[in-house]
Amino acid sequence: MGEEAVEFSVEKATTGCKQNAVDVGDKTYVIGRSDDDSKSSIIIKILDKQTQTWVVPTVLGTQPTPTKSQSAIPLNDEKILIIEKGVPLNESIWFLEIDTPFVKQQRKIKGTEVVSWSKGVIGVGQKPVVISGPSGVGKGTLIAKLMKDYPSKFGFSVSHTTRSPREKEIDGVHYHFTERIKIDKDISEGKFLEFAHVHGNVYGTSIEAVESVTDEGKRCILDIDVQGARSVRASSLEAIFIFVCPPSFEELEKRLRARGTETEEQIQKRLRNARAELDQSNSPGLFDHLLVNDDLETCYENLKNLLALDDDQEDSDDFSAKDGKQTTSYSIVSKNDSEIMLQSETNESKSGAASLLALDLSSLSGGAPGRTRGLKLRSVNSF
Ligand SMILES: Nc1ncnc2c1ncn2[C@@H]1O[C@H](COP(=O)(O)OP(=O)(O)OP(=O)(O)O)[C@@H](O)[C@H]1O
Ligand SMILES: Nc1nc2c(ncn2[C@@H]2O[C@H](COP(=O)(O)O)[C@@H](O)[C@H]2O)c(=O)[nH]1
Repeated sequence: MGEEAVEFSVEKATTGCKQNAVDVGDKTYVIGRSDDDSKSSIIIKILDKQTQTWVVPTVLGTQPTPTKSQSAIPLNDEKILIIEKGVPLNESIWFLEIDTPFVKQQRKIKGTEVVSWSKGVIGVGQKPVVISGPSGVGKGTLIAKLMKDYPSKFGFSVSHTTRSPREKEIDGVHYHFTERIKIDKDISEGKFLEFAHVHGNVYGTSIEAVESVTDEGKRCILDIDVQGARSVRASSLEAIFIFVCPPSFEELEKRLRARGTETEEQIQKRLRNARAELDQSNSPGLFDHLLVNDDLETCYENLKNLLALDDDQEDSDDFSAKDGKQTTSYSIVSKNDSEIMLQSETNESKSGAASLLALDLSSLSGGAPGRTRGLKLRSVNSF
């Protein structure tokens, strides 16, 4: 696979720094802090037990903040569960994906061994929202309203594009403006969740763009074309897909012209592409909701209703948000098919935290390149 064989023995692996060695199939995954304490990073090394060779994989995703120690257990052939100690419970549950479909795909792209972090979210969490529709229909206008009204709730996934900035567009805010050679390299290195050639330029959503929003605890909004929506549908990012339609093709053309940002040639190209996009809005299984943007305020109200409907499914978990904020240290003590028992290492009466917790993994969803949702926790009475 092209990795360097690392000179690294099991003895070396288990001394010198706090780490866990987890066996999955023919491999041992060693997860620990860097030996160099000044560099706060988590190191991962993989031992192929048959060939006795070590590999340092490419590690994708945002890693947990390294803590003094962790507890780790394989869930199946695809994932290792890691509980970081000494941090709030809702910051402590992580998955190291070692052979999920996303990891397999990235391994193929990169030609190296790959693992990926995915943070665990207690409860269903909020699915990202993909908004598609033809150029000029008003996607950006609707998203801007949402971000202005709910700045702490929604975060915009800032795409990369090779097109030139418009007059009022700011690099890093509206787009990351980039060069073709750079985006091609980043795509080949697996840094993108999706990308597409749109109206003669390359546009793409980096994994980092989505993760930086979710890491702020906000709901991620993606403004992408129909090809991008298709790619996200096929990825492990579970999202809500909304297609915004114009009231008529004439009105779409009017808006595009009135915006005054494109040349006549570009307008013609965007209108041609709009017909194709409108044709695909009814593709089976692609979009969850269609919104007509006739009167802007009405459409915005409908969008808010759609998102609020989805919110109703949130936080049905009996484990309260307050419990999740408790800082404590849990160790994994046992595992069965669907539950993992976690034992508190701190004094229950002092910390107020439950001494024994059952972590239910039966309804997990999502995963790298996003978060792993659907974790359920319940306190278990100890005798
Ligand atoms: N409901 C509406 N009625 C009238 N004009 C609208 C409406 N919604 C948006 N507009 C206007 O239409 C133009 C295009 O809107 P906007 O830039 O938000 O489209 P978009 O879908 O984001 O386009 P693109 O895909 O090219 O980024 C803007 O000038 C905007 O002010
Ligand atoms: N597949 C993707 N499409 C994207 C992305 N970011 C924006 N877009 C779409 O491009 C067109 C044109 O946008 P404009 O800003 O040049 O007018 C529009 O339909 C956007 O939805 C992306 O990351 N991926």
